[in-house]
Amino acid sequence: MSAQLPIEAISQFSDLHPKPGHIRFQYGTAGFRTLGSVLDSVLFRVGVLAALRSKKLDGKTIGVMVTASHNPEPDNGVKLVDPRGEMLEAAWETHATVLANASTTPDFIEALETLVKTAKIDLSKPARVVYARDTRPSGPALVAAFEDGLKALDAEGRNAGVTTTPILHYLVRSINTKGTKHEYGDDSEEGYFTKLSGGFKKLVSGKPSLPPLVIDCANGVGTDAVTKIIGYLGDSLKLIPVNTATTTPGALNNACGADFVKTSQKFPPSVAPHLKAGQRACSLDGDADRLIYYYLDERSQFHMLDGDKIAALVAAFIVELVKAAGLDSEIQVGVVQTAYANGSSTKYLTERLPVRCVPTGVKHLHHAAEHFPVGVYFEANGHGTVLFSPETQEKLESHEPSTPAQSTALNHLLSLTQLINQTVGDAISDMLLVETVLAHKSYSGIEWDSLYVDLPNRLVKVIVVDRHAFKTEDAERRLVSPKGLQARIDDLVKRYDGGRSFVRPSGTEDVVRVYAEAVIKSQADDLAFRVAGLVYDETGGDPVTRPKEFI
Ligand SMILES: CC(=O)N[C@H]1[C@@H](OP(=O)(O)O)O[C@H](CO)[C@@H](O)[C@@H]1O
Ligand SMILES: [Mg+2]
Repeated sequence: MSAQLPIEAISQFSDLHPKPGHIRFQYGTAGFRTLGSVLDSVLFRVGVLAALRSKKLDGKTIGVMVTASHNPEPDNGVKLVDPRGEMLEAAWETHATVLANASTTPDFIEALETLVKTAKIDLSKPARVVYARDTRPSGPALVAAFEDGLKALDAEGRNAGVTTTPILHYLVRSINTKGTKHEYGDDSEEGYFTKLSGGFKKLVSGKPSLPPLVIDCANGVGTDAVTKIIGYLGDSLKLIPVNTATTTPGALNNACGADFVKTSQKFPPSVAPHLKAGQRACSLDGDADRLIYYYLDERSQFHMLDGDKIAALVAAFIVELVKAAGLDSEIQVGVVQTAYANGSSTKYLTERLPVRCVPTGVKHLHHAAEHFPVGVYFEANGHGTVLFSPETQEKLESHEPSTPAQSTALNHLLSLTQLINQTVGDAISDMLLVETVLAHKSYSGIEWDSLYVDLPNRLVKVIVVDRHAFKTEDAERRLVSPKGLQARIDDLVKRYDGGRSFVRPSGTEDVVRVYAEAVIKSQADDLAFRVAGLVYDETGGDPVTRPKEFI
């Protein structure tokens, strides 16, 4: 390892991007995420880190996405994508946090030297990075700071411009598999749209077309992708985009988008003019990796079809296709959920196929799903995808069907592997997947919704003195500390028909989350506020500031 860090270039650039003294940055579940106005130094340092990560992996291309997803417009963030299009390896999350928190340029350089030594990075290797941003106003300046990081290490950068998080993941995997037998797709936006829409068109060919779908773009970067895919879909699916104001200040995720629908359990007011009885609609989040569906029934009642409902719809469909293709003894379909999955969805799925529960956060779901020949994973909030293992992919490609019906099912499965963005949850790909199943089953929102009936539930945030005092086990479903608290929760839960409740510290906010469900809505609320009150009182909450709704 002869090459050295270009200390002088790094110092000069680093001095242009000083760290704000008072802030401690943390690379969390969603990368670095906070107010866009304080992220300049972080972006510069992430540029340097991405270059080093690429060198460590022999010059493979690393991805960097500048986004704060469903957060309010003034926020921004950044996350790294590993060569197969997956989230950054956990050990490097720690390196990222260390580098972001070095107080001065000399401290930063010292931290870099330590990293190069401990991670055994060969600095003579090339560095390649592809990057993109969403539509936030703070994006361009942050990208410029990031580019200074690439320049400091003389890394090769490819600017993918303003695009969705899933497209960036797609590009990373396509670039790194180019020319190999596992080539993921052409490494361009056009390649992405052609691949997805091509799979979709084959799947719905000959099926009666569905009524148009209203699609809420959250006034974010999904707008651009939706506009483009409309051109590729032709007559195969009619989309009605709403909330497409990407340049209106303050509009991003404001009273719209997937997170708004999921957390407030109502449709965005801006969608109302398009929603007549029976009309189905969906909402993307600000970087287009989450998707929530909904519809109005004939009495104009709102019904939400969340990530759990998507998982149930899609998993059952794939199981049927695998069976119809004559592959059910060889290819097992499994589902991965978190504790936030509605109890009714877990029951519905467990009666039909293997289901695993893992801790919150897409990377846990993704890794668990990789253990199934076909792994379906969705968070209740609408973030998820389907993974086909390399062995499954090969089986599908080499299987000799014995009947025309088997051949049709096999072709459908192969088209699904095209339509589904397997690198990460992708709202546009997931939307096409849902539409495929609805078309095959001739389902409207009503039939889909009736697969199972959601248990009423309630999510409550509790501000506590120290959320790090909360430790969990059993995929976050039980508390091991503070001592004795779980037994008290168990006692409360026993009193409610169909009661379930769990408590865990958030990984993205300084709060503890309480989830509760029960057979009746008022009981779910009651249980949630009782558990919240218990958590607050037992962990030193100030009686003066105790929220009024806690029981
Ligand atoms: C209850 C809930 O929705 N939690 C979200 C939220 O995590 P918390 O650790 O609960 O703050 O943000 C994560 C990242 O976006 C997402 O993966 C997760 O599902
Ligand atoms: Mg998102």
